[in-house]
Amino acid sequence: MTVHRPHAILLDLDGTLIDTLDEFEHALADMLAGLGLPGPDRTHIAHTIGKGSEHLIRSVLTRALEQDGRASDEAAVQALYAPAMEGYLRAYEAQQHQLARLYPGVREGLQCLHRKGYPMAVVTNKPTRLAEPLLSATGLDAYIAFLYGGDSFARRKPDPLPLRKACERLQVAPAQALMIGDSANDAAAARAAGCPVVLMRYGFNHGQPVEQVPADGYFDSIAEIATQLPPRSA
Ligand SMILES: O=C(O)COP(=O)(O)O
Ligand SMILES: [Mg+2]
Repeated sequence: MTVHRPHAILLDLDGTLIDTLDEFEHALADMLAGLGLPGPDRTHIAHTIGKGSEHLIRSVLTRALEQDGRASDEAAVQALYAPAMEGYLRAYEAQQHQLARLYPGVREGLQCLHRKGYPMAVVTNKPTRLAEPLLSATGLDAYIAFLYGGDSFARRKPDPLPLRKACERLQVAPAQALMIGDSANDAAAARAAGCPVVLMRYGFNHGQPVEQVPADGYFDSIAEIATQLPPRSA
């Protein structure tokens, strides 16, 4: 790996640690049914995950209104936005994460990094109220010092602010942290923060091949990254 000896690790959530496509699909289907709109498209969801819930809800509403032959301009979407977001959050929370699946190598990888002494934080665009219970339900919270969600600060990824805040709290300079993500959004945030970044090949990346995104490395498993890193030096 081209990234040597980080002092801390920042982790993306959806598409990096956890395959949440099923739970996104289920919650969105529930939300759309509640509004009397046609169901979501799985591929469209997979390509839209990663930019936060506001973006996802607006994009899914636009598509559903179009499919229903209704006006789908900004005003039409805005008129449904508040009840849609409320229905979505309620449906997402009600699932209690039974549909969430860890990607292979995630648990072992985080265990290994933890054993090697790396402090770790999750920096996701998912709302904190959905992200924190997801981390606990999967047991990954045991390895994570804290989580910042898409609503933790005034700006979210691709803005560097959440990564900078996480580095501050971990007491490392951004250049000494390693961001592990799955998307161009993660890479852009990391680059702007001055933080090395590696990307997982199995994630969502807005539907694009991840190796087209400039990064310091591409991996198939977090366990593989963990094996390659030496024990954290003081
Ligand atoms: O868009 C989301 O809700 C999740 O995005 P993440 O990839 O930053 O976890
Ligand atoms: Mg992601």
